[in-house]
Amino acid sequence: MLKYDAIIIGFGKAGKTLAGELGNRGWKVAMIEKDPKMYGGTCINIACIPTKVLVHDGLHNVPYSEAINRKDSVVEKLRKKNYKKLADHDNVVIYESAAKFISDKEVEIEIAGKKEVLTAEHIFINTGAQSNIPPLEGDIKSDKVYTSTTLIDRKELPEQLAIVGAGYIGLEYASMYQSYGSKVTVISPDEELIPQEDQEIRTEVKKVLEEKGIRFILGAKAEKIKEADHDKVTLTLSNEEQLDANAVLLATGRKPNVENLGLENTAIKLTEDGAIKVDEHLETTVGNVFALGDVKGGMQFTYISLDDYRIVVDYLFGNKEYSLKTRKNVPYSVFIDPPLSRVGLTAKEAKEKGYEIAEGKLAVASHPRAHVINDLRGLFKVVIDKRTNQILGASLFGPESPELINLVKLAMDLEAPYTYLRDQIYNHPVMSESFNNLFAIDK
Ligand SMILES: Cc1cc2nc3c(=O)[nH]c(=O)nc-3n(C[C@H](O)[C@H](O)[C@H](O)COP(=O)(O)OP(=O)(O)OC[C@H]3O[C@@H](n4cnc5c(N)ncnc54)[C@H](O)[C@@H]3O)c2cc1C
Ligand SMILES: NC(=O)c1ccc[n+]([C@@H]2O[C@H](COP(=O)([O-])OP(=O)(O)OC[C@H]3O[C@@H](n4cnc5c(N)ncnc54)[C@H](O)[C@@H]3O)[C@@H](O)[C@H]2O)c1
Repeated sequence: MLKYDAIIIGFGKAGKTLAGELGNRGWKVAMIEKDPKMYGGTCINIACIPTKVLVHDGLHNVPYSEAINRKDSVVEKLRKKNYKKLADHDNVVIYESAAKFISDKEVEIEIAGKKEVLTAEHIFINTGAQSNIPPLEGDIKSDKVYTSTTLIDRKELPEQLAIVGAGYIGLEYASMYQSYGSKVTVISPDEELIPQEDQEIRTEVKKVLEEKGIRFILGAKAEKIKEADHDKVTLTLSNEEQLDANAVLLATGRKPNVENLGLENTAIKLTEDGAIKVDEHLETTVGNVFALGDVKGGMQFTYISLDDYRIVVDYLFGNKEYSLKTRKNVPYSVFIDPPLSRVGLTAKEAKEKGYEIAEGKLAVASHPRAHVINDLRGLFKVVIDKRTNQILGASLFGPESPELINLVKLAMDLEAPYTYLRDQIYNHPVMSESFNNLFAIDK
């Protein structure tokens, strides 16, 4: 049995950052990653980075096959860099194997056909999530059926792409593949697109995506897939419509990676959603075993995984004050064209929580920067608390919103009154100066 100070399972954002930190503090660390193509984790290999390279190149008229090649080379570079950072660390040993718990503090791995048991007082689970496969009848195993991981490895642009699911992945891929010239149809059982977003914003998003040529079939389920000919499948929907496609993307959520992890051999418990159950410091139901990132459920973002690392470091070496309970506002962006960014509450959510609110609203077209960059699409909305003057939320659908939203998040975290963003001197002509008008709210 090999003894370490810490075992980290999964080379994701939290895991790799923690491995370096613990190693720097003199801990002997075992990092276990099952897939050599995943060194550095989901984000750099199959998710955020490759998809955003493709989003970028699609908007700059790069042909699809060239963009796929560039995406591959960016990923390769980042993967090597991530691997080297830990491989060169004197206190970190990398094992290429699937990890399986055989007891609360013992993990089995297999190297070159030989089983080995590792043990440590501290174990960190950072195994991420995987695509949900919806229960479709028929030829679900067809090579024309893809997940977000496999579609971006396809070298040839699908002429017709059908996307099942209209969440973050569904919309980002719809916008991205449409920009390369695919004819895209998005199918969702929900009657409305992105129902969690502000009503006016989601109407605007749908309008802009439809104007780009994306077709939405809402309120219908994809039920059956059938191979049609050598390069096509036919999807049958619950409304009896039939749809031909060269490729079908299943984008119906991602579930925590707990399969084959041997959790049944431990006292680690799962939530009802199948995620690893943790307390506010991310400790599981076994002392000194922690779960970080997508595998512990909740919001699935790289920066949440990084922030989980901060919580654990504060718990181990700090004053234990930073936790899921003290985490502040979390912004997010959906990288459609133009992007949608959000932080905090919508007006509806704020009213439901009992706030007396006022709203600010601005069409992107009314702002000089929009004319400079020749992109007038979109709508910005903000919600404030009438009583305290604090900002409760922002929904920014328009160019440059992924950068702008962090300004609003900062003001919210600092509990600044909305007038702070309204009366700020901004440089010109930039998008953030739109806050002079967006926050000019009539109370
Ligand atoms: C298409 C797509 C686009 C996305 N875009 C964005 C974006 O733009 N911005 C953003 O913030 N987030 C984005 N996300 C979400 C983001 O990628 C994830 O939230 C994040 O990568 C999760 O990181 P993690 O630390 O939980 O673990 P991961 O990075 O998922 O790492 C888990 C690792 O554990 C390994 N592993 C699993 N089981 C075992 C085992 N038993 N033994 C050993 N190793 C194991 C896996 O191989 C993997 O390398 C996107 C996701 C997808 C799918
Ligand atoms: N820009 C970003 O930060 C970014 C980009 C992509 C993904 N992500 C992360 O990845 C996660 C997963 O993304 P996602 O889009 O797969 O999940 P999601 O939860 O955002 O959306 C899933 C969609 O699939 C639909 N759905 C569920 N079951 C279905 C079925 N059987 N048939 C048809 N539709 C069905 C749901 O109604 C929902 O609209 C997100 O939660 C997000 O955190 C982030």
